[in-house]
Amino acid sequence: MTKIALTIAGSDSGGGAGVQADLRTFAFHKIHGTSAITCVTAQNTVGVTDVAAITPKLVQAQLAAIFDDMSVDAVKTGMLLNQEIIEAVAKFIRERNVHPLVVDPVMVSRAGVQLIDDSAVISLKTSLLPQATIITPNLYEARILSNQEINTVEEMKQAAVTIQKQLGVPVVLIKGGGLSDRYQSPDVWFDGHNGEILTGERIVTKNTHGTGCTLSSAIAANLALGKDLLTAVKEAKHYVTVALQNSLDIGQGNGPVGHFFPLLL
Ligand SMILES: Nc1ncnc2c1ncn2[C@@H]1O[C@H](COP(=O)(O)OP(=O)(O)O)[C@@H](O)[C@H]1O
Ligand SMILES: Cc1ncc(COP(=O)(O)O)c(N)n1
Repeated sequence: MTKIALTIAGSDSGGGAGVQADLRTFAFHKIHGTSAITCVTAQNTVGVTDVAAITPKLVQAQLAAIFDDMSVDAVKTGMLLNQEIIEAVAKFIRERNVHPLVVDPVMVSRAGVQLIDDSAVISLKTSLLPQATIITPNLYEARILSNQEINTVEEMKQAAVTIQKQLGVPVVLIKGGGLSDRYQSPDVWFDGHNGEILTGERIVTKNTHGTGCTLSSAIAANLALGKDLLTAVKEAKHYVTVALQNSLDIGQGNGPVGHFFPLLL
């Protein structure tokens, strides 16, 4: 039977991250991708030059149109931009008991660009993150969520425990793309009992745009396919590594990860 996944995220005009990366990742996994767009960014490989929010009413209407008609197997959230959109999304998720839910708490991009309003961080913490099956902060976001400095794997482990306990999220996965390790790009998993370091070879490339979006949508795709959470995460990490090996040297800044490689699934 056809599996269906949903991304609730922003549009990236350059096509490397956001909804564009998510739908491409779903397609690669042979899953029908649906989308509720939260904002439109004017963006390329160099940066974001403008952004406009979709009204919370229209975000909610997109979600209702999808859920009133289809049976959605897994959902991911990405860039939610502001407090009003986060509250609308969180309310819908609560009322419709939406799960499994992968929350990529997009606040700061890999390049250090702030992607949501300051006031939105509080809503994210209190309304949305506690409803997640798993959250996938990068190093910047994990610093904001844990109030801790994070520069090493040991500090990633401590922060994952802090975030898991304080926010009541079942599983925290802190992504290590931003570490200064030359050979490895480890992600740290903590589920309240067990901690695991998911190792992965570091791919030497400047073309890393869309890694976080691709990881969270590949996790959602694997969950839609019925895989258990840890397997879904490990396979998603492998997918991102291969996508980085096939990244595209386009544009003048950080090009996007590539999705054009032979089917391994
Ligand atoms: N150069 C790299 N080589 C291998 N894996 C990487 C590299 N950069 C990022 N990753 C992986 O990509 C995923 C996304 O991480 P990260 O880039 O830190 O997130 P974000 O895009 O949200 O800032 C993680 O699994 C991380 O380990
Ligand atoms: C619309 C949008 N959503 C998310 C990101 C983060 O991208 P990355 O996966 O590189 O952290 C982005 N740059 N733009």
